[in-house]
Amino acid sequence: MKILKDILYKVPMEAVIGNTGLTVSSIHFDSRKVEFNDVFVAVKGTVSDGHQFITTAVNQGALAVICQEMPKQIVNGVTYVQVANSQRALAIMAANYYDSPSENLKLVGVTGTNGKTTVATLLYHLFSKAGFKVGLLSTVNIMVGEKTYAASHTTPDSLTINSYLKLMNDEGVEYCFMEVSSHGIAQDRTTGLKFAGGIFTNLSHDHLDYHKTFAEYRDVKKLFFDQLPASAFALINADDKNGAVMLQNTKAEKQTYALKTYADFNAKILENQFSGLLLKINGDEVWSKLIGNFNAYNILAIYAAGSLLGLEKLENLRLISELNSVSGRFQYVVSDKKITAIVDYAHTPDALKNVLETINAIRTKNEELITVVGCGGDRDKTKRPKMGNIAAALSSKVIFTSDNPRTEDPEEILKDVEAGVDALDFKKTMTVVNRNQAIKTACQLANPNDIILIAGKGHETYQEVNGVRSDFDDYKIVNEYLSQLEK
Ligand SMILES: CC(=O)N[C@H]1[C@@H](OP(=O)(O)OP(=O)(O)OC[C@H]2O[C@@H](n3ccc(=O)[nH]c3=O)[C@H](O)[C@@H]2O)O[C@H](CO)[C@@H](O)[C@@H]1O[C@H](C)C(=O)N[C@@H](C)C(=O)N[C@H](CCC(=O)O)C(=O)O
Ligand SMILES: Nc1ncnc2c1ncn2[C@@H]1O[C@H](COP(=O)(O)OP(=O)(O)OP(=O)(O)O)[C@@H](O)[C@H]1O
Ligand SMILES: N[C@H](CCC[C@H](N)C(=O)O)C(=O)O
Ligand SMILES: [Mg+2]
Repeated sequence: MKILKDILYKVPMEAVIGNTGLTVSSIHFDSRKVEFNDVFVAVKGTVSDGHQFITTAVNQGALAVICQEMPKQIVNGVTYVQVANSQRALAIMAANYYDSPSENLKLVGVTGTNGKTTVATLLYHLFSKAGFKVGLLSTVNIMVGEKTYAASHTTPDSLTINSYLKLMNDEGVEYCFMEVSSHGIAQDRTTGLKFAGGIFTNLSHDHLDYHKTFAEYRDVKKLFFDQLPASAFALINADDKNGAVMLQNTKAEKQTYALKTYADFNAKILENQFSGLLLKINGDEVWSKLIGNFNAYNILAIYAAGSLLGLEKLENLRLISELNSVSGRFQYVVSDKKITAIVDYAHTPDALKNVLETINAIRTKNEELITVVGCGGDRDKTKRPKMGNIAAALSSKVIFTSDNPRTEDPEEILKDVEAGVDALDFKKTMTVVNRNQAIKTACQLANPNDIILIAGKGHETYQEVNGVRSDFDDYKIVNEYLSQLEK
């Protein structure tokens, strides 16, 4: 129970009808969840407009309504507050409602096209190993100390974020690492949070269905750094051509990391093998169990963040060498017949290119690389031909297959993917719509020492078709086929 006026602290209000001194129970932005004495926040969404559900919310017992346009019908006893931006108001209200939990721990946000889950999760493990109680908000899961909760989004809505941060406060969590997606920034899910630091991994093609242009996508990411306070650090990858853009207007302390250019934190790859990476970071050598050039960036980013957050240098390096790869990110198994299967969450052109180049750099010429890949439905269509092109160009054989078709026709998605394949590479490709069958085919085609890459779904344990999620786990399935076929 809270007083409405207190929940509205710092929310710029344009008009008020009724009394803000009343006591309310919970805040909701979905009318279907509203109960007696709640506050309903009407948000204009991408599919529908929450303002259409104000009457329903009031009928269900809402005591207060926050909206961008006052409804025509005003109900006696209900308080209506008009704001310029309901989503922003919701985020500020969420922080107020949960007593500003981000201020009671050190919150670090990780943004960029690829590597957010990897960097945030590695930081969670690094600080846990260093003896701290740590929180994590990621695509894969939410962690409050040792307790695991299911994640529905990469960056959840502001009410969910603040409720978990509050739980972290209650459990004595000192550091929280969270992924900050472009959708999250654009929809004000992170507004009102106090960050101690922001990390930029990289920027490449993704989500152009939602942001329309690359410049808009970039500027949304930049907004996160623009909003950091002066007390925070803004740590960016200086090798990425958009890294400097992120720092243009930030008040935070500017920090850089890079492998190719001069930066505050520098690394060099000394060895890059299937067993891991040997890196020289600011003059010191460290072995990591993580594989591939792109992981050198991720490791350097966590080393830099660890150092900026006060970890002592040698302890930082020692703990980094103990870290394991993140679930569904270059997760591999070697079968009895020496076939290697790698499951990786690469679902953008850049991630797919990186992971294929990493495998090609490590494998010898007579080993084949068989790639199983597709693209999700109801998401950016322009990445499909690019991913088709990259997969075919950088593999010995490719099996195009369904990812999460969602509400789209899987065969149509696959046509978009195939359309990007160069004529000369076409003979290397085939299409098997059913993902389970595609993985089986890859296992049947593989000879000893060959490598199978299954890309796109990583840690996911379901496949979504027409709104229904059925059990599906790439890693489990490939393990089963490899052991069956080798009997
Ligand atoms: C495109 C997108 O981001 N959509 C998010 C958005 O929903 P929306 O704008 O479509 O909402 P809507 O259906 O139009 O409804 C508008 C409002 O009316 C309300 N409503 C609706 C129906 C009703 O009966 N009553 C009612 O009150 C809704 O609760 C909502 O407040 O706001 C919702 C609440 O926060 C999110 O759950 C939803 O995420 C959807 C499920 C989604 O798939 N999002 C993906 C694209 C996403 O956010 N991905 C990023 C990761 C990207 C990356 O990896 O880089 C993420 O951070 O997870
Ligand atoms: N620093 C990096 N640069 C480029 N590619 C990377 C990097 N780190 C990881 N990848 C690739 O991108 C894939 C996704 O990595 P990760 O899950 O860490 O990214 P993400 O940013 O969290 O993705 P999402 O947008 O789905 O949340 C990995 O499986 C790997 O193929
Ligand atoms: N966070 C990403 C995940 C994509 C994963 C891929 N398996 C798919 O379903 O498209 C997105 O929402 O675009
Ligand atoms: Mg992620």
